[in-house]
Amino acid sequence: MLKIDLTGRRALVAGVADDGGFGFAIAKALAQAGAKVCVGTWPPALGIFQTLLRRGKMDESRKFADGSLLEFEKIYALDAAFDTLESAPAEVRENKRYKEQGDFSIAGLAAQLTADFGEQPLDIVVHSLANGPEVKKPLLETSRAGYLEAVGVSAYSMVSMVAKFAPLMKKDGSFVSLTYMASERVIPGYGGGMSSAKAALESDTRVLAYEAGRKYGVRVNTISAGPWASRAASAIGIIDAMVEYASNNSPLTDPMTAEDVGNAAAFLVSPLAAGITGTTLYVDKGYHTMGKATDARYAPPGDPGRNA
Ligand SMILES: NC(=O)c1ccc[n+]([C@@H]2O[C@H](COP(=O)([O-])OP(=O)(O)OC[C@H]3O[C@@H](n4cnc5c(N)ncnc54)[C@H](O)[C@@H]3O)[C@@H](O)[C@H]2O)c1
Repeated sequence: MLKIDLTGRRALVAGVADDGGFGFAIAKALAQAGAKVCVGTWPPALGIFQTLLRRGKMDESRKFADGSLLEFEKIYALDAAFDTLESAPAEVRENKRYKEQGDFSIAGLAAQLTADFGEQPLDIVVHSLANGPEVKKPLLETSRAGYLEAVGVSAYSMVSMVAKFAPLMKKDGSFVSLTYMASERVIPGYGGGMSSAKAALESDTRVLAYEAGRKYGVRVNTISAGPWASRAASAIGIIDAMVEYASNNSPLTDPMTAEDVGNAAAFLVSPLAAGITGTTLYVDKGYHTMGKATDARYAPPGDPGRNA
């Protein structure tokens, strides 16, 4: 039988701090396919994440069909805003949530992975993180600092991760990131330069696929996911309406799940996708194909998808 088999592979999933987002769902799918999974967690969220895990608060979501639990091989502190520890300002390095965490930069994580697991410790890297401090502001009202932070944390971090992690990957290694359709269509409410960051991330996916493909033989893809009420998305303030709208207006009206995204990511990083790189893969129940809402006001009588 043809199956997704990641046995003997190690994945790093950057951007897991609870069990409600895509990072967690991807980590679970990769583990289910046999991979060992390490995660990178933002230092301000690390303490609470470890406490919730220790107290068993995530046991239900960690459970596989056979009753066993998802285990993380190692949890690392990672702030993807910083390429090296030296580039972090003193007030960050001395902050109480950071100072006990060692080198939380992208380069620091690369060094720790090598120290923990030896040369070429990785096969799979998942970038499932984003942050736009002014996401609630329209682009017209976004400050330069807010815009640059959104692009730096949400897009440049992927460039930096490919630069620092690709040399640590075995041949046939694979990167995947998470993007959103606001990169290419206007989504009012997704502001602060986050739409710009996702456009950069998708463009960089193509260029990184070429450059890192030629240099290291790795693949680089991104998944354009439909709206999902994760912690990060809930901060935008309109996520429930976006989920409902997408479900009402997509070819497939069952709401998209994080598991849909996890399964697609497991395929993309697996040998079954060996011919796929530089791609933006939509996992959105087909919403991206639509050019018109299906409310009765807009859809003609007899339209098979017409909503009441
Ligand atoms: N939820 C959606 O509707 C949706 C849709 C399409 C794409 N996405 C993308 O999916 C990815 C995962 O987001 P999610 O919605 O699952 O939410 P999430 O809250 O589970 O994940 C976001 C993670 O980013 C981490 N993070 C923020 N700043 C960081 C930094 N500087 N360094 C390291 N980590 C940092 C947060 O701690 C959090 O764990 C993001 O790239 C997001 O833009 C989300």
